[in-house]
Amino acid sequence: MASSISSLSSQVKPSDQTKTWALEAEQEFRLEVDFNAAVILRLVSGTAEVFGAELGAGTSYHFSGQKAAVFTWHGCTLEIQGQCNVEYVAGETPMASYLNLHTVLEQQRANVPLLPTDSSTGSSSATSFGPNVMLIGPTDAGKTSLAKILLNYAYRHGHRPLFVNLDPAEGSIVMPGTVSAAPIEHIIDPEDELDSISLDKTGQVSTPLCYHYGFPAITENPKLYGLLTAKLAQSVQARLAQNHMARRAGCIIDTGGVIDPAHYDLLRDCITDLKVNIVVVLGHERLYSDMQKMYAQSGTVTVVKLAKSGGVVNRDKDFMRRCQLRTIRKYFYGSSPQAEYSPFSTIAYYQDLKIYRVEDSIAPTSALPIGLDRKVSETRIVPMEPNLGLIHSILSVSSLDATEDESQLLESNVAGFVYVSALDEKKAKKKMTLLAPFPGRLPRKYLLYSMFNWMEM
Ligand SMILES: Nc1ncnc2c1ncn2[C@@H]1O[C@H](COP(=O)(O)OP(=O)(O)OP(=O)(O)O)[C@@H](O)[C@H]1O
Repeated sequence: MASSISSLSSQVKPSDQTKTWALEAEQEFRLEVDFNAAVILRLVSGTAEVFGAELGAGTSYHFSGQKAAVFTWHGCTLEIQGQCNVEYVAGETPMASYLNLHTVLEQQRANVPLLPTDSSTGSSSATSFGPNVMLIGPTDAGKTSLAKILLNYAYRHGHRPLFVNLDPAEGSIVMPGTVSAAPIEHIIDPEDELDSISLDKTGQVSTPLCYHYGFPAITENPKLYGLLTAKLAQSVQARLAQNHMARRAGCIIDTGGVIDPAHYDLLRDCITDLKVNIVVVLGHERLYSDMQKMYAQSGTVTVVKLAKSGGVVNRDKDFMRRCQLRTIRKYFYGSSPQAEYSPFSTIAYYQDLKIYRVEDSIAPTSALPIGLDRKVSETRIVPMEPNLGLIHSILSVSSLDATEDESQLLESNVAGFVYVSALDEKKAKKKMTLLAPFPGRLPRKYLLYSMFNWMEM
């Protein structure tokens, strides 16, 4: 097993200082903890929540490499042990407006009958669905945090909404470089990120509905991104069509900071394909105004503006990279340092694998010599010879069967991911060592290359 990917979790020492914080009603304690530091947080009295997930009295919550807020509706006392980078109490928060939004969503759910219109098939009329909410705004506007709050509040009211992640940078459900969707089957734990929703009760990963994009930014390949989000939306709609209660609970859709009007068509297509009925704009006046104009005549889409929380923190490249590495690590090792899983190692021969990558996009047509047209398609895949450069890469294992046409690769969902830990090209039969969260041979031979690799920092 590669030693470079062992656990790096930081610990709180018994000698670390403990501080007590008393919060009044509707105040929030904001904390930032470095990746190489850790704090333990305890609720001593009163009630409090972290992004909508209630804290248990006396329970120890561990935070490391996180920026978070502990909000109280009625007042509480907290105890913090360890070193925070930033810690303060804020009295001004947008939580009341976030709760109002949740109340509106609850009303929409209540308007959908508990039983499907046609109980023989389980189907119901096309208008019979709950709130499909898309959160848009610039990066670091608090979209993902609001998504967590809405999902946790819905769960606490007995609903199991679908979370749709259209932000490939974060890979918040399972892996960076993907777009994905998963139902909320448990509360998003106060100390966890959204990737915990793809973990079962024992902390082991299961792969949700997920499509391979391979890049961190939407702008890297908007055409491919549009193709994949359309495919994801189609699969989401197919699942919802079969499940009345899921349709009633609705979807919460997180997006990656699309604010450039040049990419509004991507937003518009996602809104149409995912049957979005509420667009929430966070922290961007122009985007709000443009969306309002776009949907002024729409009888189905409502655009609302909500304030960005003063607690939302800008995350630099280094912090984002570490967050991505943590998500990748969780996929292979499970969620908690206390009950850690080990990935399984498997040998695969080059001759048995087919690795593809999306064809490099080339210079825009305007930059080409006169008479030469743009020949490369951004949504075409090309075979890739395994080479030493693949080491430490994360490859998506396509669900496409070997008998199926490989042109379908990008449009097929991902069955899982493997990490390339070693390559051996000395022998006649060249081989690579792959790590996977499950034992046994690779279920499929088609692998897709992404720009993400995994080396602990
Ligand atoms: N009220 C708050 N107090 C402290 N930290 C917060 C608060 N709200 C959000 N954060 C933190 O700020 C960071 C950015 O927030 P978030 O991920 O929700 O933004 P985003 O709009 O989804 O960003 P991106 O589009 O880049 O994914 C996160 O680390 C989040 O935990």
